[in-house]
Amino acid sequence: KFPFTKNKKQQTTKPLGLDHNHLPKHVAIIMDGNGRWAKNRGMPRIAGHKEGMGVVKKIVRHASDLGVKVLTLYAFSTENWKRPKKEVDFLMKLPVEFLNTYLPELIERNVQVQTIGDFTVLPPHTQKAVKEAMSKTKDNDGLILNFALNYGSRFEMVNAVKQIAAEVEQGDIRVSDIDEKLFSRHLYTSELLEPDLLIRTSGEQRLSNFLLWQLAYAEFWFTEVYWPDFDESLFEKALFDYQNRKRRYGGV
Ligand SMILES: Cc1cc(N2CCCCCC2)n2ncc(-c3ccc(F)cc3)c2n1
Repeated sequence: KFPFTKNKKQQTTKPLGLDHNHLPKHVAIIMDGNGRWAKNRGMPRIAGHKEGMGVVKKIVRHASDLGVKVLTLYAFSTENWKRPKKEVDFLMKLPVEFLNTYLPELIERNVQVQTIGDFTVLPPHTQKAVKEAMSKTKDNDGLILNFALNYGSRFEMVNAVKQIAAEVEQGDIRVSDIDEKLFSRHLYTSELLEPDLLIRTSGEQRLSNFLLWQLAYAEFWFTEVYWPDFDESLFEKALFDYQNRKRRYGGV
C-alpha cells in the first residue's frame, strides 16, 4: 500500500535517545584540561584538579546508574611525576580525600574499586587509602571503577615482555606458547574487558601512553570541553555517538 514504508529492521533514521540496552561495556576516560580550566579563571592548577575530582564523582554515579560495566579513569600517569613537587603532593592526596568522602556511597552503589599502574611507588598514605577501598569493595559486582594510578602503557608492556621472557627462561612456557592472549594476560588489565570507548577532554587528540594495547579496537570520542566542565549530558552524548557509530558498523 505504502511503498516508502520500511519494515522495522531496515529503520534508517537515527534514534533520538540513548539505547540503554547497547551501552559500551567498558569506557576509558583521559580527564584532561584541569590545569587550563583553573588558569582561565586565574586560579592555581590544583583548584582545577580539585574541581575535576568532583566531576569524577558525578560521572561515576551516572555510569553506575546507566549500567556501564567498567569505567577506567586516567588519574595519574608516569609522566606526571615531572610536575612541580607541590602539585604532585596535592594530587597524591586526592585519592585519600575522594575515598574519605565517597567510599560509603561507592559501597552503597555496589561499585568495585580497582587500580592499574605501578602502585608500589605511590606515597604510603595514598596506597593505604586505595588498598582499603579495594579490599572493602572486592566482592561488589556492580560498576568496576578502575583508576589508572602511576600508569604508563609502554612500562606496562615492557614489564609484560620481561615476565614472559623470564617464564621462557625458567622453562614454564615455550616461545610457541606466546600469543596475543598470553600477552594480554600479563598486563595490569588482564581481568578486564577491553575498552569499547575512549573519551578524552580538552581538545587533545592523543593517547598519551594510555592503554596502547588495550585500545586497539576502541572508538575514540573527543571534546574541547575541559574535564572540570564535563558533565552527565556530555557523557551521554559520547555514549550516544558511540552507539550510532556501532549502528552504522552493524549495518551494511
Ligand atoms: C591522583 C588522582 C588525581 C585525581 N584527579 C581528579 C580528576 C581529574 C584528573 C586529575 C586529578 N583523582 N580523582 C580521583 C582520584 C582517585 C584515585 C584513586 C582512588 F582510589 C580514588 C580516587 C584521583 N587521583
